[in-house]
Order: sequence, then C-alpha cells, then structure tokens
Amino acid sequence: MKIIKVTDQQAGGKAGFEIFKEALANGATTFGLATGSTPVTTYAEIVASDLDFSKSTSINLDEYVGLAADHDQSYHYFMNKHLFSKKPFAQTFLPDGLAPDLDTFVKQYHEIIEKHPIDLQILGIGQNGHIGFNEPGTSFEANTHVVDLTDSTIEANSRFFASRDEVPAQAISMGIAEILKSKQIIVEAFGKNKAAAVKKMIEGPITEDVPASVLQKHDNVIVIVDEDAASLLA
Ligand SMILES: O=P(O)(O)OC[C@H]1O[C@](O)(CO)[C@@H](O)[C@@H]1O
Repeated sequence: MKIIKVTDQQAGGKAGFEIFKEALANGATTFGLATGSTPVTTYAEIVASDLDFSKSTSINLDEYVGLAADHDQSYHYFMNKHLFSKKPFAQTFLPDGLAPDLDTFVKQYHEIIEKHPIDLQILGIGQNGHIGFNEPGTSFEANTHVVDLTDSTIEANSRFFASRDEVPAQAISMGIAEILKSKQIIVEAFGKNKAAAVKKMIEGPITEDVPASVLQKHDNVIVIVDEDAASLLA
C-alpha cells in the first residue's frame, strides 16, 4: 500500500483528483465510485477541472434498499448532486434500491461489473472498517449482495437523516471479491474517527472482521489520509 499523508480533506481531494487525472490520461475507461462524506472533495476537484468523462463508465459501490433514486438520501441522488449533473459520464451504473427482486438484481449487477472491469476504484472506509457496505464478517469471496447494516453504521449514517429510524436497515453492496478485481484502488480517510480503522486496514492482520484489511492483498492501493486519520499509524 502506498500512503499519501495530507493536511486535511481539501488537500486529500486534490490528491485523489490527481490519481483520477493520471488514470484517465493512461486510458482508464471505467471508474468505481463511492458515496459518503469522504469523496466529496475529490468529486469537487473533478467538477472544477476540464477532465472529460463523457466517454467513461462509472459503477457505484452501493445503495440503500428501499430508497428511490430521487430520495435526497439515496446514493443516486448523491451522485447526481456531487458529480454526474456537472460532469456527465457516458454511462453510469448504481444499484437499484427499489429492485423488486433483490436476488435477481444482485446477480445482474455482478454481470455489469464483470462486463465493465474497473480501472480505478475510489473507496471510503467506515469506522468499523467497512468498505462499500461490506460490514465486518462479510466473506472476502462475496460478490454484489444484500447487506443487513450494523448498528454502528446505522448510527454513523443517521447524521444524514431526520432521525435514526429513517435510516434503511439494508443496502445493496458490491462485494469484496469484485472490489479486489479493480486494477487500482484509492482509499480516502479523513478525521480522528477513522484513525482506528485506518490503522487496522494498514497494520492489522488481514481478517474478515476488518473488511478493509483485505486491501493489503491488492498490489495497487493508494491510501490518502489526513493527519487525524493517520494519527494512530506506527
Ligand atoms: O465517507 P463516510 O460518510 O465517512 O462513510 C464511510 C463509508 O461508508 C459508506 O457510507 C457506506 O457505503 C461509504 O459510502 C463510505 O465510503
């Protein structure tokens, strides 16, 4: 893992942007995208740039089950707001939170990922070490699947909802096996509340209890951390 330490999330956004820019220049066509508060500065840098994604494909990591694309807490809404409305891609794929048959849907999403190998995947990390919505205990062999969110994730994400009760209990997430097939991976983490998860991801044992620790097995991972998120590293 290559580690880039930055002063704050703004600088982290610039560092993430530079990796997107280089990947695009080197011919990357398919980008795996994440939501959450972490990647917003990278997306803002992309929006402010003259980079052209109009021939690119994007595939998002996850979506809440039960939220329509126009719900203001859905990840569809997030992506349109922060990126797609201002920087159009040729085609974008996101899990359908309202898919009538989730079992069929997750298989179809897996086929989409197989058909469009991801050149560059951006990830955030949950305080419990989750990547995408792959919670602790998720098999490293898993492909796209339906996840029961843990209390800690529901609690962490409740800050975006009017109340904790409104946070969906389930999500659809790309699986760890699919994430690991990405040619290059960026993990961004900012703030003290990510420090323990960052330490376990980089220095801890590789264990399904800390999903992000599996990234130690990938040969092209760049971790972008601010001083707070890096504060527990050796
Ligand atoms: O960036 P945040 O809001 O801290 O969330 C951490 C991670 O948890 C998720 O919200 C769950 O998918 C990811 O999108 C994100 O990378």
